[in-house]
Amino acid sequence: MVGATKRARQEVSDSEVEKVKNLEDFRLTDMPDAEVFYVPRFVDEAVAEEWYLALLELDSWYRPKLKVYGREITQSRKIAAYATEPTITLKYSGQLVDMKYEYPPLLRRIQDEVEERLGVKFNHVMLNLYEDGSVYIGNHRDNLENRVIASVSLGAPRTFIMTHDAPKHSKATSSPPTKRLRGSIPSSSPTSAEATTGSTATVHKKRWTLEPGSLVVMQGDTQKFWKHEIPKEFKVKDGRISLTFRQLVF
Ligand SMILES: O=C(O)CCC(=O)C(=O)O
Ligand SMILES: [Fe+2]
Repeated sequence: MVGATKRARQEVSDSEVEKVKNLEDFRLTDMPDAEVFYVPRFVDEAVAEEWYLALLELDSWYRPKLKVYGREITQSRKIAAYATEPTITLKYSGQLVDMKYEYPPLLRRIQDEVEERLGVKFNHVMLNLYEDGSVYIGNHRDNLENRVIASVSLGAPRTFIMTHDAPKHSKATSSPPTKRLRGSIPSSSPTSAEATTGSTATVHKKRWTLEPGSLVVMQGDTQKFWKHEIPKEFKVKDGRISLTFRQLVF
């Protein structure tokens, strides 16, 4: 029906979303003003490979057109987008996303598994395809409507960088960005905090490898205070797919 679409709200409070509560063991505790969790082996490598190859075959992949300084350019990263209700629409860089409403069976199964294991429901998934290391996503924060994002990585390992970058005038609700944290993460941790010096450090940049089969959850105020990116890595010759499950609130 024409006009029967709804747009996700940009400002969403914590009480309006279902947060992930069962990943405390995987929390990256040295990131102030963030609730970020990293599960290196959310699914095993063979399953990740099987999902990767199957999702490559989706017919919904496309390269969105973006307006940059008034010029239209085509993004190198392909995306595919699905929503659970036909009324959900979304803009991405100012352009309406080509949203599909019929989940392919495998994608529905993956979402069911993610929902079951995290104990929350999602109504949208955006897939990203990085065909090789020349394809990247620049430093950005997701819209503030994204209070819970769960992303599953498949295919080639890629570096993920998160940078503390609070918008001006915003106040941290939990710990202030200047808080000094004692110690750092254990050396066995797969992640590294770049600003770590001596026994205390202000962690403002975190860099780690997203392994195939891994899961990242960013929730709460993370988008308000941190940006994230997947930089170019020309040595990476293989492709990677990320599935970013989101809760859109209307
Ligand atoms: O590919 C990823 O893991 C990150 C994707 C991302 O940041 C996004 O879709 O907003
Ligand atoms: Fe993002």
